[in-house]
This record gives sequence, C-alpha cells and structure tokens, in this order.
Amino acid sequence: MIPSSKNIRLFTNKYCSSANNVLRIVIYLLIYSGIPYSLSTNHDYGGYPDSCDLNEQPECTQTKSVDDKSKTVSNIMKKTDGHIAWIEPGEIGDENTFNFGDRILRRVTRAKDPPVYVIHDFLKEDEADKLRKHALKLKLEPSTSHAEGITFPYKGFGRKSKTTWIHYTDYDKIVKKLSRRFKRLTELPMKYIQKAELLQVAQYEKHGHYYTHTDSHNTVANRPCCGRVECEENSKFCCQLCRYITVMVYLNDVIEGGETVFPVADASDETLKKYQKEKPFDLSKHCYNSSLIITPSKGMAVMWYNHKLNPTFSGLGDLIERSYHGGCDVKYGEKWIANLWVVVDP
Ligand SMILES: O=C(O)CCC(=O)C(=O)O
Ligand SMILES: [Fe+2]
Repeated sequence: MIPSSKNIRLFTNKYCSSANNVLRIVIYLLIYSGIPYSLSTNHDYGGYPDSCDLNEQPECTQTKSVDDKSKTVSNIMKKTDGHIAWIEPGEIGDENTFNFGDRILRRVTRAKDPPVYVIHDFLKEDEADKLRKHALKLKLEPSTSHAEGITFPYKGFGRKSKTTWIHYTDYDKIVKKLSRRFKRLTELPMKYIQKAELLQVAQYEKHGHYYTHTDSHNTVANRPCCGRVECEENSKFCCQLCRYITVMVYLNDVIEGGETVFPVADASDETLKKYQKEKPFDLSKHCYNSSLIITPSKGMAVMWYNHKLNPTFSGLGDLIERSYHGGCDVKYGEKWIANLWVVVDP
C-alpha cells in the first residue's frame, strides 16, 4: 500500500513523539547526573533569565542551571542557604562564556593562586569613555592608600595616581546595567554589588604607578568592614578592609607600560617566603620579574580573589597571600582604571 500523506503524518506523530519522549528522558538523565558538567570545564554560566537579575527574587537562586552546577561543581557555592560563590579557576587558559544579549564574553583563567580571570570587552569602548568623562566631571584627587600602614608599606610614595568614587546608582545610569554585569561576572547576589565599596576610578599620568600591595588584609574581631560605615579618610581603626573580590576594568589603552602585575601568583612556598622577606615591592624596578603580567586593554576586566571563604562558605576567610599585585610605571600616555571592591563580612 502506498502510504497517504495523512498516514505518514500519523505514523511520524506516533513514533516521533515517543522518540521525542525517549530523547527528553535521556537529556533529563544526563543533566541530573551532572555528566555535561563533569565532561567539560567550559561551562556557560550566562543563561540566567533577565527577570532574575535585578531584584534577587528567591526563585532566581533556584534556576535549573544553578542547581545543576552546585550539584556537580561542588566548589561553586550559590547563595541558597547563605553560601557565597567561590569560582574555581580550573587550569590556566580555561574559560567560561557569558551571553550578554548582543555579545558573548569569555572569562579566562590567568592564575590559580590567587584565582585571576580576564574578560576582554567587558565594557564597550564608548562605555569606558563615558565613565572616564564622568570621573573628570567629578574631579579626581591625588590618591591615598586606604587603611594606610596596614596593607601598604610605603606611606604614600608607592602610589602615584588620582582617584574619584562613583555610587552604583550613578554608574548604572552611565553604563546601562553595569551592576548586573558585575553580578554575572562574580556570580554573587546583587546585594553584594550594591553594597560593594563605591566604584573607584583612577587616573595614572606618565610615571604613575601603584607598587606591590594587597587590596585587603586579615580581619580582626569587632571592627566593621570599610564601605559599611562612614569613616574619616585613613582612620585605620574605624573600619577594616574586607575586600573579597577586586574587579578592575581598564578604561583606556596605555601607549606603553602600566601593566598590572601579580609578582608571586602561583609561586612556590619558597618563592613566596623569599618575596615577603626581601620585599621587592618597587615596581619601577621589579615590574617584569612578576609571574603574571597583564597588559592593559581598553574595556578589559581583571577579576581576582583577595580572600578565601571561611570553611562554611558563608563569610570572609583568610587573606590570599599570593594576591600581591600592583600597577607598573606608565611609560607613555596615561592609564585609567575602575575598581570595584566586593565586600564580604567575616
Ligand atoms: O593599576 C593597576 O594596574 C592596579 C591597581 C590596583 O591594584 C589598585 O587600584 O588597587
Ligand atoms: Fe590593588
């Protein structure tokens, strides 16, 4: 019998729908067994629905992709029951992709200890320009080192730049949904971005630099985190630095110099000890001995962890000793950066 088109339709409907069902079950089993995640380190964490990003509704913490990941990648802890994300760096060169609607961005591992990631084109050229223009309008003042004398050994001469600060409600107006971009990148709940320190914009002119330092330090009991309280500038006993993550974005291309360096990233214990003993923090002399050297590129973000999490993954842990870093001399041109310091209470 020659099958009529109606018969073919019935046949295909019947068998294709059961084939579809089988396929569905296989996909379901694969997803819930975690096999896709254990087979690949190149996860796409970019799939959160838009509606989930801004207001942190409880259901947003329960999206399937989050649950899948927390089942299979145990060290990526999510905000359910108070856990805070710590993104495992994997191997150098590993990358995760993010879908930002009109473009795909890649978060690439550049170091494992501390975990350092770079994200090219995190800001578009015109967005970086707008932030710089806004900072100029606000007027930049000669930089001081926060909590001088605690994290920074030079009392002033090791940092040559100017800075100003922008609240998230303002930078979100200048660069649409930038706070949401920070949230996606850090994989932290929005409240950590909104309660981060103000966004610092810094301008280095020729010969500008920032010698080796850590952005944070080990915390002490009974002192609030800076960014949570109003303090007199440099009054180191009023607050303490609790900067879990730094996200630094280059706002221009530097003609020559101005590299960001991590002198002892991934170094052996022996090298770290020697570094801490000899303190070759003067980057005008020691820039290029660093184990990780990042060349500024307009719009690129560099993200790193300054602290581990405490053993329950619910608060700030120890300072990561190898998070020493700094900015080398700008040899020609100038250098602009924006720093977001995400605060987590101990
Ligand atoms: O300028 C750089 O590359 C590093 C800046 C920095 O470490 C800071 O502002 O804390
Ligand atoms: Fe720094």
